[in-house]
Amino acid sequence: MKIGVIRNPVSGGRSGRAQWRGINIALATHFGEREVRETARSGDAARLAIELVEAGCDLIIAVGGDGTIGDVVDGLMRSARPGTAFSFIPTGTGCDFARNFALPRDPEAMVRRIAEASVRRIDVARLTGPSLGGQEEARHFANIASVGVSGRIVQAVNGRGRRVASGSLRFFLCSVREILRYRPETVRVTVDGEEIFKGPVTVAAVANGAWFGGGMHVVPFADLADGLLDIGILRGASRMGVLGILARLYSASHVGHPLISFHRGRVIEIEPLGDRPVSIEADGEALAFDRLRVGVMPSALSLKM
Ligand SMILES: Nc1ncnc2c1ncn2[C@@H]1O[C@H](COP(=O)(O)OP(=O)(O)OP(=O)(O)O)[C@@H](O)[C@H]1O
Repeated sequence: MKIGVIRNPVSGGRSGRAQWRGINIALATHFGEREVRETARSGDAARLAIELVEAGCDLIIAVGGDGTIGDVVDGLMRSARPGTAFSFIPTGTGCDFARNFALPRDPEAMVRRIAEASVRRIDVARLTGPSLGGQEEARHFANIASVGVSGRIVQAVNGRGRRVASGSLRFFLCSVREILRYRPETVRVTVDGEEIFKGPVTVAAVANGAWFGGGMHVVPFADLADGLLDIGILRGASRMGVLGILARLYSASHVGHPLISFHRGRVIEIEPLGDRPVSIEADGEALAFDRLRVGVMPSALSLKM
């Protein structure tokens, strides 16, 4: 089996770097020869995935955070062999996609698990639409894409000050700050062509996986392999109201809150109705789309995990 490894050397900061030594040793033990490529900037991981598939790799292992995992999945879906097996080793700040799996923390146990796992199929989400530049574009993601204050939070988390706080604490502090600054955006949400909501939203999250924001169990019913997407909508609320809900997201105790609803379907569209552009993120990376139109690709990813 020919193995390709795509590593983001900056994911997870100092702790991510510290983990790499152990991961690399474990990869050598369990897989022997492998091709390791490192990303240098945004978009690299998708390009490297396409190149490694072209080079004949049968398994691509992403080592990085949610952004890197999403990028590699995007590259695989665009590649000549989208059915190429995929694994990941989470070393990121948020590691939200990894929360959908009960993964060992120890690098040796993690790599052994990948080596011994059989391949199973999970869904991939595909975002399409005009980018802010106006041209039609597509981007695949593995976990969650969202509109609203979460888009601003992602920009803040990925911005300066990573040393001041990291991991879930950083997500939490950025969330509080951005919620205090946020004015809800007016949108229309349709699920499989049917309008299910129109009005101001604080966050609308289209989910393949169930966690985002460094441990927020935001769409807890989402299932990676059900052939469907879930959406959680938090309507426009007062800043204090949103802060109260924020604390409940970690334990999923926001379910049943009168301002929150959940829906499920195959194609979900969130269209801005106001004159301000909406902030969009997917897998923890800000995206320059002017609306969110997401379709599910059932069983598209061959996950070895
Ligand atoms: N060599 C590099 N130097 C600087 N930035 C990079 C490099 N390679 C990739 N990037 C950037 O890293 C970001 C992705 O980081 P990634 O998601 O893997 O880690 P993270 O942000 O620490 O974790 P998480 O998304 O789980 O919170 C992308 O925005 C990408 O542009």
